[in-house]
Amino acid sequence: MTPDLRPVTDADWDSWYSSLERAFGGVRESDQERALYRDLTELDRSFGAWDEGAWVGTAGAFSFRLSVPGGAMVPAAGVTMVSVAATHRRQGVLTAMMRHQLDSVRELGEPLAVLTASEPAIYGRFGYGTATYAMSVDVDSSRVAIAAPPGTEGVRLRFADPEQAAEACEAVYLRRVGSRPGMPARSPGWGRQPLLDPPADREGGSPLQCVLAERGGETVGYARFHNRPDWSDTGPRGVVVLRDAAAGDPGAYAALWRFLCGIDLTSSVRSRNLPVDDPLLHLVSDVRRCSVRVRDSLHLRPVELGAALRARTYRAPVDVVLEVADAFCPWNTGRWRLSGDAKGASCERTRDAADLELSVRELGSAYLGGVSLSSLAGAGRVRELREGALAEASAAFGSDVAPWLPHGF
Ligand SMILES: CC(=O)SCCNC(=O)CCNC(=O)[C@H](O)C(C)(C)COP(=O)(O)OP(=O)(O)OC[C@H]1O[C@@H](n2cnc3c(N)ncnc32)[C@H](O)[C@@H]1OP(=O)(O)O
Repeated sequence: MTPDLRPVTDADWDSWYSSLERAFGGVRESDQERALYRDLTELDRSFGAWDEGAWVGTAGAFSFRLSVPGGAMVPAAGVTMVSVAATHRRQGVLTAMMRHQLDSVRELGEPLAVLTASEPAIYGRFGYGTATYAMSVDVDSSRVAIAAPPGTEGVRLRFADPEQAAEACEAVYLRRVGSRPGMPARSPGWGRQPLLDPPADREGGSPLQCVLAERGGETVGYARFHNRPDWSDTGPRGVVVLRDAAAGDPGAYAALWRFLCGIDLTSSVRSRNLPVDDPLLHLVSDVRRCSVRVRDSLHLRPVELGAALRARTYRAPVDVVLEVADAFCPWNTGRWRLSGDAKGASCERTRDAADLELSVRELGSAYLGGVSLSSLAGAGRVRELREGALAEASAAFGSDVAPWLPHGF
């Protein structure tokens, strides 16, 4: 099938979005969610496949800037709202939409495309590699103590209305963006996403609650969560379902976790999305009682390889020739010399002999510094052609802090 791809107009948005909802099972989102995503939808980047008077495919992108190693904010297409109607699956509709979309991203000059996948097996064929991971924890707060590093004592905590506190929380978030690769600089409107509070997302708990951490009158952190009361024959065993938390310093972060783990009538705190190196792992007295699990989160594709590799810095000096395969975006295929260090980098085409052989997907995985080229080589996905080149490149691509995507899109 050669799909008829069409742009989405203002008048189309509702039917287009409804067809997306149907592909995800047909449950209509709350009015609050629909209204927010209507506002956030960039119509000029939204399109779909059309067949006999109906949408049979949808896709769109947000114009993000993403934090990369070294702290630069790099333009990235945030690929979103991808679906194909169940009646039209496995006929090449997604492939046609990905072709159209990546060509458009290239025309716009964005070096990167990123997404979160409903199923990780879908996007590798289009050159996306898993670049960040999310850690889930279920902290047994009845058995785990939280340390109090210097600065914890001076923190004052207070409940605040999530809407009224949104601006103060957003300011804390924005101050953290450049410190961790993978975080998007939220453009106007995105600060409202953490306030979405449909009952279906509360895991049986309360409406969203917000606690601010303040020091000397200044907001230095926040936690937003639901409280799910529960009782057993032996007593209360409520669950705190953490939606998000952020703090500008260790004392404020510890104060927030001490609060979360100490809420009366609860015995556990659940979070579904923390960085894999979150300081919580070192604040708890017993990490085994945190039931840690890890899953893939952000998938990244270098769209313009040279521009992408030049946009970040490298933790150690590197000078390697990469032989890159890119079947879906062949303009990246070929040999590139990457030279860089902690101050900057160049990446240009070369005819010199290659040191490493890999595909664009491995470079997508390694790009934010959270997946090492050495571990990919261990799976046979990177081939070393010059002795020592793998260790050199792998060390250079690494990041001191684990990259992390703080929220879906
Ligand atoms: C960023 C996001 O928005 S993620 C959300 C993705 N959307 C969903 O999960 C909603 C439910 N699923 C769907 O809408 C569809 O099944 C899609 C979008 C995942 C796939 O659309 P299709 O039009 O069927 O894909 P298409 O026919 O182009 O398939 C291309 C290739 O991907 C493979 N593929 C497609 N879906 C999957 C999958 N879920 N798992 C593994 N492989 C898949 C196909 O087998 C095909 O492989 P081939 O080239 O080797 O033959």
